[in-house]
Amino acid sequence: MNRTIVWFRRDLRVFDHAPLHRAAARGAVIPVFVLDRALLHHPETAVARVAFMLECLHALDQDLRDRGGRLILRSGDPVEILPQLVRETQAEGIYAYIDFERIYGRVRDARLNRALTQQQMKIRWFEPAATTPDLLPYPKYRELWYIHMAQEIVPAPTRVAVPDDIPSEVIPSLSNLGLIADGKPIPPGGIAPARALLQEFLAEKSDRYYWQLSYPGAEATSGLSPYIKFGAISVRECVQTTQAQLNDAPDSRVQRSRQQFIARLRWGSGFAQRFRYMPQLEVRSLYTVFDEDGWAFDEALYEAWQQGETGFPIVDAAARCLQETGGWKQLNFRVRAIYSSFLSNLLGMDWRYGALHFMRHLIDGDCPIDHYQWAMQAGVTHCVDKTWTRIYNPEQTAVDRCDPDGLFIKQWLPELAHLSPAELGVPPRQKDYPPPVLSYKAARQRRVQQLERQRQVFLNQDNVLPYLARLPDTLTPFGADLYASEIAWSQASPLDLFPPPLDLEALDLEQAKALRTWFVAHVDIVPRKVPSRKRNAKSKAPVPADSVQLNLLG
Ligand SMILES: Cc1cc2nc3c(=O)[nH]c(=O)nc-3n(C[C@H](O)[C@H](O)[C@H](O)COP(=O)(O)OP(=O)(O)OC[C@H]3O[C@@H](n4cnc5c(N)ncnc54)[C@H](O)[C@@H]3O)c2cc1C
Repeated sequence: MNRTIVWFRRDLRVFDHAPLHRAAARGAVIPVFVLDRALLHHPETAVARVAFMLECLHALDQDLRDRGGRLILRSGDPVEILPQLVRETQAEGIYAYIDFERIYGRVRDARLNRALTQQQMKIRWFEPAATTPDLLPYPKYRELWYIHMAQEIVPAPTRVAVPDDIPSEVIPSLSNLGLIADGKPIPPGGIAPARALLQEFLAEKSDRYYWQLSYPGAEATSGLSPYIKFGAISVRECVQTTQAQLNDAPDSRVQRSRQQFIARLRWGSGFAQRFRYMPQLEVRSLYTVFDEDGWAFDEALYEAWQQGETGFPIVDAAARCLQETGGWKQLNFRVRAIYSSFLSNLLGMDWRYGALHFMRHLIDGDCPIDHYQWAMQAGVTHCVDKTWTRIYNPEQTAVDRCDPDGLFIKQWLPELAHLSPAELGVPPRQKDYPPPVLSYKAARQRRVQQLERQRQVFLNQDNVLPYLARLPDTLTPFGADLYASEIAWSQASPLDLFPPPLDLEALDLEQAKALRTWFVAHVDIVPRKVPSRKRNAKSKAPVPADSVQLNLLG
């Protein structure tokens, strides 16, 4: 009987999983997950995210057991473990999805390819949905995304025959891994809770999502992000379930929300594709000019920002929420944006320090989304259109448009519970709350002037290629000097990547134009007028008459 190893990575599911489906159709399967020390001890590892991943591994093991199989767990360097497993099990080869979340994984997979070739062993890489090796202009990628999302979901195999004689380690606890839990509540893992969240979202939130997704107090978003990050549910399943249930809904509010939800799922895929083209985005600003001046760094202010002691209530509430919950369900896009913009724009600190802190706490921490969002909020991904300067006002504007009843702020800053929403928009002066660490107006002006000066360099250039950051010579992850981590891999040689990045030096003008569409696409962000506020009986937060997606600027 044929034997195929299926290597699970961030695709911890049995549904819509082409490598598993194909392997099961060929014969016996060895479904393996490798606990990789370099990832467990990367500077950006969040203990809570590892805890959630362990939950997902338990759920995956159960789903395999329900089909007559089980998960085989091994610990160590996949480059050694996998060839060893091929030998030990006499498997014909390995099936796995391509992954390009971060540089480490691409270095590892290039090393694995070499090791397998040297030992005459085979690996078949599967293209995940919503990604492509080809350099497409962004509008074409959008089309491709919808094509992939419409493709039939790969059914879970009815039977997964795992040979009896293959030993497995037990799924460990955090402490077995040398990690100490930091008290964040961990969501249940696997596809069943993900499907339940999706159903709850479609049934209870889809009439208000578009209008309320910026209000953390309204809890209007799906909470699916940790599940999507680990692939416990496929994005295609989220899209098709949403379309099946909402496409014919007569309510225009539901239709608007449906479009918005699907667009956001698409954004997530788009960030991953950007990283596929340019893995340097993990460690560098898109355009070199933004790093050339150097960034400010003040340890005390960084600490104040991390601990929620800036004197700006919305920022401090975000800080404490992140540390206590890991952001799941509570720290929505808008609050993340305000919190991040404060560090990089108003305090003038390198966005990488912020991205690092987020990744060390977020349960849904996903390198391409997190790092690209950080860079975007810092204004270092756009060279042409200055409306992309996102210096969020953390004062009354933020309270009015994000937390109008002050629910979120008061939840995380009980010392301010006695203040009215209008008082939360001005840095409050009271004994048990810190004074503001900066003047918003002055800090904003400084940043606007700096960005305008930096952008002069290439304001009207059609060809952005010469200005794009290249992969640095050393691939040491940012933050390795701050936190004990396993980074020996980054000192080895050669350091090639799989899948390979775009070779920027080899692009012709047409290709350069195609790449440009990923980074300078113009989006109309002029907000529509908000005539009056209506209250939605179901929710805790007010619903504006229309959406204001990017209206905290200024
Ligand atoms: C500075 C910053 C850092 C961020 N870091 C992460 C991160 O590490 N991981 C992460 O999943 N999201 C990140 N986001 C995006 C966004 O805040 C989260 O995806 C969202 O809050 C997750 O909650 P949800 O699943 O309930 O969202 P929903 O609104 O229900 O969205 C459904 C899914 O769409 C995708 N999505 C939603 N909003 C965005 C967005 N703005 N950009 C890209 N994809 C999106 C996610 O996969 C999300 O799970 C970040 C945003 C900012 C501003």
